[in-house]
Amino acid sequence: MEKGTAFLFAGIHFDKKKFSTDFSRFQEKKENDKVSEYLSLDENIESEEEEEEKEVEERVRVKKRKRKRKAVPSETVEGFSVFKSSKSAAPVVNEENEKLEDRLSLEKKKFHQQLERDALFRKKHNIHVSGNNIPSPLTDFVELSSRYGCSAKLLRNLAELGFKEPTPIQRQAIPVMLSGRECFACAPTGSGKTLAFVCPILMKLKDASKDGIRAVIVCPTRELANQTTRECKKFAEGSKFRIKLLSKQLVQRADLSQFSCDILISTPLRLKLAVHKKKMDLSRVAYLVLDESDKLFELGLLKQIDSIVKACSNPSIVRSLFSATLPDFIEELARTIMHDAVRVIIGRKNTASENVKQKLVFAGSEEGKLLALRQSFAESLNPPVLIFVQSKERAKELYAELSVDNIRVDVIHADLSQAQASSFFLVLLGGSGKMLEKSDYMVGSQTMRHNAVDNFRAGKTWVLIATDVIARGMDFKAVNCVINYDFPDSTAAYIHRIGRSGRAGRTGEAITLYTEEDVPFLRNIANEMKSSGSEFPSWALGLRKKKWKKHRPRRDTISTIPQDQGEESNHPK
Ligand SMILES: Nc1ncnc2c1ncn2[C@@H]1O[C@H](COP(=O)(O)OP(=O)(O)OP(=O)(O)O)[C@@H](O)[C@H]1O
Repeated sequence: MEKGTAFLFAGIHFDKKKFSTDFSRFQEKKENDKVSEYLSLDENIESEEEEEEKEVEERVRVKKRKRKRKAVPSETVEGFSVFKSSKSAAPVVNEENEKLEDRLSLEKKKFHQQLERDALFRKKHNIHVSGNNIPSPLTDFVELSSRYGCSAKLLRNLAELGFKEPTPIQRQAIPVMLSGRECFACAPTGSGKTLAFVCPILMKLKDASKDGIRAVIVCPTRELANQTTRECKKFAEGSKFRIKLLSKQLVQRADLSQFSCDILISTPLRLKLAVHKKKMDLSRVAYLVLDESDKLFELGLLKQIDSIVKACSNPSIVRSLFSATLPDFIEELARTIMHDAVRVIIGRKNTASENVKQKLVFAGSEEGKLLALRQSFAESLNPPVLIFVQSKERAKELYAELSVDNIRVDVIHADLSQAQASSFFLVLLGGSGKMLEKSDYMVGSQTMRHNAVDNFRAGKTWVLIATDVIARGMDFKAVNCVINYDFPDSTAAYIHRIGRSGRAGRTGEAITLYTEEDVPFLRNIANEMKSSGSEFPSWALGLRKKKWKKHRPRRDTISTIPQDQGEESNHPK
């Protein structure tokens, strides 16, 4: 063991029973055919193992020789032949015992070496873990098959999606969940948490079955539930798994007591309704994931989550919590429902993505904000751009302003109805002189709130104005810039909003406009900027510490359009 890392393992004793999972991995390696591929990747480990085998054999040979030498005089002493028979049996027993001892000490040595390799590997990938008996992180996706018997289909799907290497959260959370352990995970925005929980579920479920509802993923918003369903289906492509979104239509069925599927994805409210009003049976759920768990544990959703957790009554259920932000009090709350969970943190807990270059801009007033936005769009508009405001009313106001600027802009907020979303988009495109065919944005006969999301994804919309309804989890590829037109109401909201950019290793930009009333909260944002490596205004760190409780001040109207004209405009009511 190298001197520099020896301290990591001080006081560790090998407990074969306790570490049976890891122990069996060493045993399995020789038996498993698939392993050859993995082992060939790691020649060093192989040659070490061969050497160790030789070492044991050599030790046994030396001990044998020593025993022989000792045994010779006793045989030559006359009159002691009476002990000969009992003494002649002893070396065999001793030899067996010594062999066993040597094997155990070799396994202990191997185990410590593996621990050392894991620690170095975790350090390299910024993976921090706590908990008992934590499985080794994945070195690559091939290990999913060599260590855990992953199907070739799933590996092929990952390769086809262009996933070459697991991300740090995938490296650690996947083995944790595959070992049947509960997982409490915090990793930056855009770092691949979805696959980190979907992959082990697909692998554990093995094949499709009609045996009730087998896994449940809860997401805080409909948009995110939609997206997660789509991602799950991509990962499971070519399999017979039944992956279902608990849609409005589904929940309207009279009775859901016989409903079954392999993975069910839902928002908390719908799932609670399905359980309590439509008798949906969650008693056979073997895997429960709470995505964006800190949001789900907020007061508004906590009751619903509580009743879902209770309805998932299978005693051997494995629960997992994932988010980019996990405040300490959520951890404490989570501990009350989890048993023997492994905590996996990537980088520093509750920090913004390092891939996003962050800026703070003083805009003076509401007019100043609009002016700054228009000016920046006039100088260079590098779509896709996502703009966050603090309320749906302000989203409508800003939309009305920008839609006359010949920019392809759209809006999304919690109470935008389906019909409004479509007619709104038509008017908008008419305004910009680039009318699209209705079929371009209609999804079959359904026009959904997520049209705005789909159009933004497809590049039909350049600028999307949004409330925090899409601040969490939504994966828009290559958003170049996030603009916090209204200052976020919490540090977590800031981290999630700006995390819509700089995803999957790409870089992005985030601009936060602020006015006098936001100044007391600047310190927290400057801190975030500092810890995620962006340039930050050092004076802001000197501001007084202020407890941040939902900062949503009354702001002057955005609208510069006279009231009567505004009423004529077609923005959603
Ligand atoms: N191993 C991988 N290699 C390459 N791309 C990946 C890999 N895993 C995930 N991705 C891609 O990274 C992007 C972000 O993944 P995902 O949405 O799961 O992030 P997240 O951590 O859940 O983010 P958020 O905290 O915002 O919810 C997605 O586009 C996904 O397809």
